[in-house]
Amino acid sequence: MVKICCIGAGYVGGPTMAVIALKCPSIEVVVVDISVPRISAWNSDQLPIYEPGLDEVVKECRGRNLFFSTDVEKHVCEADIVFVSVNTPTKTRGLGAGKAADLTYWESAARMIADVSKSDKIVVEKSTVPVKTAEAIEKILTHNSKGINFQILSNPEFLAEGTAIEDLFKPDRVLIGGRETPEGQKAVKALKDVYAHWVPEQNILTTNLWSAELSKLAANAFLAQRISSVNAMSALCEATGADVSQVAYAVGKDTRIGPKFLNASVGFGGSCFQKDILNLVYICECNGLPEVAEYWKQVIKINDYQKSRFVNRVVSSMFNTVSGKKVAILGFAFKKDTGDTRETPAIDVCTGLLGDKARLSIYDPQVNEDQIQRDLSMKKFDWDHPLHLQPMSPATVKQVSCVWDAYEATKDAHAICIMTEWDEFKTLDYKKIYDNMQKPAFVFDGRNVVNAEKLREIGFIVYSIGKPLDAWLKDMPAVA
Ligand SMILES: NC(=O)C1=CN([C@@H]2O[C@H](COP(=O)(O)OP(=O)(O)OC[C@H]3O[C@@H](n4cnc5c(N)ncnc54)[C@H](O)[C@@H]3O)[C@@H](O)[C@H]2O)C=CC1
Ligand SMILES: O=C(O)[C@H]1O[C@H](OP(=O)(O)OP(=O)(O)OC[C@H]2O[C@@H](n3ccc(=O)[nH]c3=O)[C@H](O)[C@@H]2O)[C@H](O)[C@@H](O)[C@@H]1O
Repeated sequence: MVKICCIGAGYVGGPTMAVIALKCPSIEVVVVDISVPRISAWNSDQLPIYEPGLDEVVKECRGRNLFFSTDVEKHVCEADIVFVSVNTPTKTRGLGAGKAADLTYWESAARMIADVSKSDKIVVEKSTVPVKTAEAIEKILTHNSKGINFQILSNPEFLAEGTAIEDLFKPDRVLIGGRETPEGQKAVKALKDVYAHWVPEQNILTTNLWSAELSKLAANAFLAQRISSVNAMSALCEATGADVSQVAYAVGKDTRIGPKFLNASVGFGGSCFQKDILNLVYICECNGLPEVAEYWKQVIKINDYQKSRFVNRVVSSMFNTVSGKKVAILGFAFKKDTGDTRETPAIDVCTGLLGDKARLSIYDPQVNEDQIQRDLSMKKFDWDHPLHLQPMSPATVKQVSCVWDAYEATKDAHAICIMTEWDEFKTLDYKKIYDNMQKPAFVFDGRNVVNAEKLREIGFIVYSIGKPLDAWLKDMPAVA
């Protein structure tokens, strides 16, 4: 029986291994982590992450051929294939701070693999890493190998949160990069055989190591670039009276461009787009390619611009001040169907509004108050000015309350900001909400989920991203 061990029981390690276990009953899969609470949650009825369909998959194979454990060394030692799916955040200090990937967790995992291994192993990079990381990992493993043969493969993950199970069941492609030696190709085949249990062969791509590593960074950069492109257009739409949904639809009809991933929004969030682009920028700079670095940096700059443009729109529409006014924040997660708040645009928008002394009432169906308070009191890292860390004052955090109901959040509010496209926000009783709000009542829809015309009929003043402005907003001062 082939034994797989995955180091890192997070958003990627957990769902990915659960699906491998489900699709490959003949393989034993153990997911290990140093975090005791995380592993306890994976072994309980309350999984540590919210992901549609995940509960069912875990229930079907946990205890059969899927196990979660904190006994990292034992399971690594016993495995034939070791996936490494630890976090690779942006460095916050030292060389490359604010851009480069922090490989501390990866390096410590690699050293531990070298220490505890007693038999040959295939080590799979599942985390997103800088191109050429496999070379560094190879050095760590071979210098400490005691004669054991390690083959390193790059097998980046392309799942998106909220649709992880669907994406894993039917991936557009599985990418495996390996050394072009007979041993390297044998390892590639072994991993290919695992995925071949459910992924059609033509969807399993094999490349050299560096292409696989770089393709992951490239894919995220291209995806984020689409969002920044449509968001840049949304600003021009507001200025000219064009409608960004119509423009995106017309543009996306070109089969060379395609219709997906063209929804204008308050900005992209999530743990990876910004981190991976910063990483790409750093790699370009290190390789003497400042123009290429600058090109990709713009994707993040437009994203930052979109978030501050949104805050400015809210404040300027409400007589240029939100001081002391209650603003309801609907949605805090970085997208629907996840409880993940990493790099969510809601943090920047809330921080901006708090800076203007607003009182916030926040509701998200999957994010609890502790998480929101933690996110809002976190120091924000300014990647252009790494020394400018701006801590939130405890007084500011007191201006925030978190509630478990959209109606409660909006009661007596002057304005509503929709930050996440949760389905339930489309079908709220907006008449009831309007009746319980201060007047004039504003809706700032950062995800274009509400029917603006219907809300205007009720009496709301509505701002939708990239849509023709209603008369009220046109009369307000221009937004920077
Ligand atoms: N979140 C996502 O949707 C996607 C993430 N990725 C990449 O996958 C990697 C993992 O991301 P997430 O799962 O979101 O991170 P995460 O933070 O949810 O999980 C990482 C886990 O690794 C554990 N860990 C760290 N060092 C360890 C060690 N030495 N031994 C054992 N456990 C250790 C941590 O305790 C944590 O539970 C990152 O490189 C990310 O860029 C790739 C595709 C999608
Ligand atoms: O490497 C990763 O971590 C993953 O990053 C993204 O997945 P994820 O961040 O989970 O979610 P997305 O659906 O890509 O959304 C990212 C952000 O972009 C926003 N978005 C997305 C699409 C769109 O048209 N407009 C838009 O504003 C979302 O609301 C969200 O804030 C990629 O889609 C995955 O392929 C990749 O594996």
